[in-house]
Amino acid sequence: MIRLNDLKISYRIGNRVIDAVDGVNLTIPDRCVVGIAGESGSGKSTLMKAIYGDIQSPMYLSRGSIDYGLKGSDGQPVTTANVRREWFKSMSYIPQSSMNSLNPVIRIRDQFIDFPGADSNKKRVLERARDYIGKLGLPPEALDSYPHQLSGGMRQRVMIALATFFQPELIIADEPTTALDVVVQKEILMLLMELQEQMGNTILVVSHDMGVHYQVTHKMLIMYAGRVVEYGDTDSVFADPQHPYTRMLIDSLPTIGDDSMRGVLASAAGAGGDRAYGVTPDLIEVKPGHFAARAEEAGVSA
Ligand SMILES: Nc1ncnc2c1ncn2[C@@H]1O[C@H](COP(=O)(O)OP(=O)(O)OP(=O)(O)O)[C@@H](O)[C@H]1O
Repeated sequence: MIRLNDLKISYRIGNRVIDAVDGVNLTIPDRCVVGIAGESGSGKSTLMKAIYGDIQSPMYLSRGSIDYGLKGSDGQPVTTANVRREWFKSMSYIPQSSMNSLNPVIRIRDQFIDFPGADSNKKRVLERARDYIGKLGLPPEALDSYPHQLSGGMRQRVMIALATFFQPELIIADEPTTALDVVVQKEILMLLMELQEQMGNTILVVSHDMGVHYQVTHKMLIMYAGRVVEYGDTDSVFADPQHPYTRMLIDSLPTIGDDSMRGVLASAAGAGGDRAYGVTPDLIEVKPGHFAARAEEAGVSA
């Protein structure tokens, strides 16, 4: 179980401070797929990076803490201070545009060999990698290729293979299917979910596609202007959304995989400056396990 305690993450740019994530309090159960949605710039990537422990200047932790509920490879509890030691082993991160994050001048096989925490016996790593990528729908020759020789979907499968190679307990996937065509998007997400079922781990997945969230997540977390405005079981959030921004996202639900509404949603919600809704720091439990910021407190009459 991961517990976020009053988390506030900011960026310092010269004399200016941007509070990108503020007052986040929530618990993520084990073996859970949590979908994160929200307007552009609402702090989703910042929150994901903070959970991953990738807090580097100009980003900093202004307040709060994270309890990972995990034991590291040395048997000690994982904390924000030592979380980096657990990268790839206990937790891994699939960043935005990750299929372009593969080093272009290194063959895929060497990306597995050079992987932090990999076995020092290269032959053994390669045998395991060849076997593993086969299970993930990649031909064995992919291992001998350079990234540019593979399609976008294949590169994304390689990224997923790298991120899941050590069966981490937590995987953070930040828009893992952006820039892929609709059919490949669905295949990649289904692959990730199959792996989650097999490994029994927790996945946090950021996506703008509410159809995807409805299909694959157990819990939904909705962000707006740096705050979590709603968090609960996906069925409950979709059946009875409480915050007006959540309602707008659900009402605008496009056909699964259809990206055409993304820009519309972002601008309707006031991305880029104007805020359609006020934000409150506290979530209220509207029914067991379903938390939301109240609409009237958020400055909007429901
Ligand atoms: N490196 C940075 N330096 C300064 N400000 C930043 C930096 N990265 C993000 N921010 C600011 O933090 C806020 C949250 O950004 P973040 O990238 O977390 O949002 P997001 O919800 O992931 O957006 P998107 O859906 O567009 O990826 C925004 O106001 C953004 O401008």
